[in-house]
Amino acid sequence: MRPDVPVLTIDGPSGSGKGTISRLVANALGWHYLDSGALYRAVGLAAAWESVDLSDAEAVATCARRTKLAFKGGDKNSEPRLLVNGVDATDEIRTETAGAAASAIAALPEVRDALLDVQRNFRKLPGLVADGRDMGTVIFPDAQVKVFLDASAEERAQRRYKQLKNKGISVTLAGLLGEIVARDARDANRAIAPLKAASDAVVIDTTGLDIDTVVAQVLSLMTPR
Ligand SMILES: Nc1ncnc2c1ncn2[C@@H]1O[C@H](COP(=O)(O)OP(=O)(O)O)[C@@H](O)[C@H]1O
Ligand SMILES: Nc1ccn([C@H]2C[C@H](O)[C@@H](COP(=O)(O)OP(=O)(O)O)O2)c(=O)n1
Repeated sequence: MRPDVPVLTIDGPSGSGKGTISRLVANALGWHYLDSGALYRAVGLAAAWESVDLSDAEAVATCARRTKLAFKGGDKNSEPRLLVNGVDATDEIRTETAGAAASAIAALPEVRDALLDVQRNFRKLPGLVADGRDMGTVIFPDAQVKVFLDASAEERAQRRYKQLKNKGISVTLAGLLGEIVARDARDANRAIAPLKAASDAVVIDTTGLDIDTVVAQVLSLMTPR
C-alpha cells in the first residue's frame, strides 16, 4: 500500500456513470485514472481470442497473468485506448457480450488475484481515481474518499442504449435492461469481492441528475476536512 498517495474510489453498477464521472473528476484534480472494469473486459476478450474454457479458473487466470495490458492517452472527453497484447481492443471490450464475459470471469478468485497488483500499481502521485466494483472494499480499502454511484436499472439501460447507439452498435432497450439486471445480480451475489458499497462510502443516486451535477457532488467531497 502507498498511504502517501491519495485515492478516490468510485464503485457502482453498470451504467451508473462511473467511467464518465471518474474521467471528469480525475481531469479536474489532475490525478491518474484506473478503469478496473476495462481490465476484466480485456481478460475476458483475451480468453475468447485464445479459446480458453471460461469455466476453467486456472486456465483463465493463467491467461490473465500472461495478457499484456496497456492504457494509452485518454482525457476528460475520451476514454484511454486499451491495448490487449498489443492489439487496440478499445471498442471491442465495450460490447455487452464482452461485459457479460468480464462479469463471468470476474467471479473467479484466481482471476481477481492475478489482477490485484496490476490495479494497485496505478496508485501514483499526485493521486488516483479508481472505478469499478470493489475499489473501496478490496483494492483500496484505505482510500481517502469512497463514492458509490447508483441509478435505477431503467435509467442505466437508457444511458447504455444511447451510448451504444451513438457508437453505431445495434441494440434494443429491452435486451439491454435484461442484460444489466442479470449482470447486477451476478456481480452482487458472487462470493468474492461482490458489488456493494463500502461501509464508509458516500452513496449518490444519480437517477434524474445530470453529469455536471454528479461531478460537482463528487468534487465537493474532496475538499480538505
Ligand atoms: N448522471 C448522468 N446523467 C446522464 N447520463 C449519464 C450520467 N452519467 C453517465 N451518463 C451517460 O451514461 C452512459 C454510461 O456511463 P458510463 O460512465 O459508461 O457508466 P459506467 O462506467 O458506470 O458503466 C454514458 O453515455 C454517459 O455519458
Ligand atoms: N473492479 C471490478 C470491475 C469490474 N468487474 C467486472 C464486473 C462487471 O460486470 C464487468 C465489467 O465492468 P465495467 O465496469 O467495465 O462495466 P460497466 O461499464 O459498469 O458496465 O467486470 C469486477 O468484477 N470488478
